[in-house]
Amino acid sequence: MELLNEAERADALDGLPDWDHDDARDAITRSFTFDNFSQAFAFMTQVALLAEKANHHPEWSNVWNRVDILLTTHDAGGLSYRDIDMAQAIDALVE
Ligand SMILES: C[C@H](O)[C@H](O)[C@H]1CNC2=NC(N)=NC(=O)C2=N1
Repeated sequence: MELLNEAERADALDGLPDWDHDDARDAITRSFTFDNFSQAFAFMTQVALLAEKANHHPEWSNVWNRVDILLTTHDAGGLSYRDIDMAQAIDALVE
């Protein structure tokens, strides 16, 4: 998968209003807050299974009920459609 160009990136981000673009990393980020740690970890478990299925893994951190996710394609050195597809799949878990 190759890097998104400017137009592709702008278009993809339009479809992901809850995600921010990290210019320095050419990545997308979103924070999730849950009622408690168990809910947060259950979400992380679901994301982990998606990541394994897609062979596309997040850079993420968890503090109690909060999960911060960053998506970028290491093999491409920036944003690819693998990140966009993963973000859409993650959004579907909480929508
Ligand atoms: C060898 C393995 O298939 C690759 O390293 C996969 C694993 N998961 C990955 N995850 C992400 N975010 N980017 C990658 O380029 C990537 N590559």
